[in-house]
Amino acid sequence: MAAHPQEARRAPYPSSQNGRTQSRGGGNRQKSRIQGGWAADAHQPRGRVQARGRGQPNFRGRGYHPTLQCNLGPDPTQEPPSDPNPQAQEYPPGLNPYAPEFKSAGGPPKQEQSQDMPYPEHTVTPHQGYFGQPHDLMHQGYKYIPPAPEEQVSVPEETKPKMIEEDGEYIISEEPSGKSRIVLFKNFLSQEEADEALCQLEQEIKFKQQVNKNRAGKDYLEPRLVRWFGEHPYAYSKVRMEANEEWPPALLRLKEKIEKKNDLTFNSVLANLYRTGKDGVAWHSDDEYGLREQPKIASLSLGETRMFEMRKKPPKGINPYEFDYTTSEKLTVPLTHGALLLMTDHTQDDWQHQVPKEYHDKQKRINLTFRTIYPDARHERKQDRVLKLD
Ligand SMILES: O=C(O)CCC(=O)C(=O)O
Ligand SMILES: [Fe+2]
Repeated sequence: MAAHPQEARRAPYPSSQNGRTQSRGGGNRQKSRIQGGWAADAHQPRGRVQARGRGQPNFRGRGYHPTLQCNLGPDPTQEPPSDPNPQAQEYPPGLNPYAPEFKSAGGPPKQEQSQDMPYPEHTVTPHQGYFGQPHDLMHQGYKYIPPAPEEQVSVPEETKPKMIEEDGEYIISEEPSGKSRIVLFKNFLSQEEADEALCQLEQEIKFKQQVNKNRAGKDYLEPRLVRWFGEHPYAYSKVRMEANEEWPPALLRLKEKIEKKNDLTFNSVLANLYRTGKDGVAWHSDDEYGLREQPKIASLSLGETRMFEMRKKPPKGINPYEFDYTTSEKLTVPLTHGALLLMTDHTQDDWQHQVPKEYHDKQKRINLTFRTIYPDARHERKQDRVLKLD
């Protein structure tokens, strides 16, 4: 797993944008096409993609425990409640108590004082009709003149994620590298199979918490536990995990089931344990050297439903560290108990993904990302190389 740009990653990008400005709010943003269902018919109900705000409380996923409810509660990312004093916007600008003509007419009508009035000495607060008017100017008797509409700064709108909740194959983009494709099988495992796999893996996998380094070189404990299984070592960011071929039987059975169903082969898996909603994984692409070009990655989820978020990378030549991702295309795939998500073609080249931490209580979740990894000479230690020469 290559780290989020703010951690560390291979970076073929120049350190500055060489005077180029990044595309914002439409412009020449790259296009994606999302196809629903297995058939070429994009109108099939399967594979429907809808634009929807993140963390909408009407999402229902399959839980791994009969009593588990996905109660997301109020969303702190939503708009704050509307202005408790809507009158403030409607205060007639002509009634500026600091304007000379208003003062000479005897000032504003007397109002009753109450605890809710933060400025008892004034019957009109600066907020009421004078927002944006500097105090000193108001005291000199200037009138408030609202800015002309064309002078208002236009802020690019944050792109809302599209939800992918239905089984199917989705071409999520067709450039710049080529097609990026994901395939979702929500009920890859039956409820019983998924329950059994979760219990077995919890007991059989010795998860560990890794120490990673941030971009400033400071150590931090990763907010999740991991374990690597594979014939080659695996390294991402500042973490190196040794080859480990002691696959628990349950893990091997799952690997074989995924391989058979999709006509694929894998030689490794990264197992992640998210203990609570406070665990997650930051933005990254699975694009390590050892995975080679256009890797096929099969991600099986067990336990609590978590949001798998994807965002389009900046166009080539733009520094990802300086890019404003608020206008990137975004997808959210709720990964439920027993769901399998395949990522193929150029998905790792053109997209990043994350599992964000959540504000709401979340039960444990195990995620298995099956991959094929090739020996990566850059990750071999000196003594490994010496041993191989013998
Ligand atoms: O937990 C997940 O769904 C994603 C894990 C992941 O991105 C990774 O292991 O590289
Ligand atoms: Fe990943």
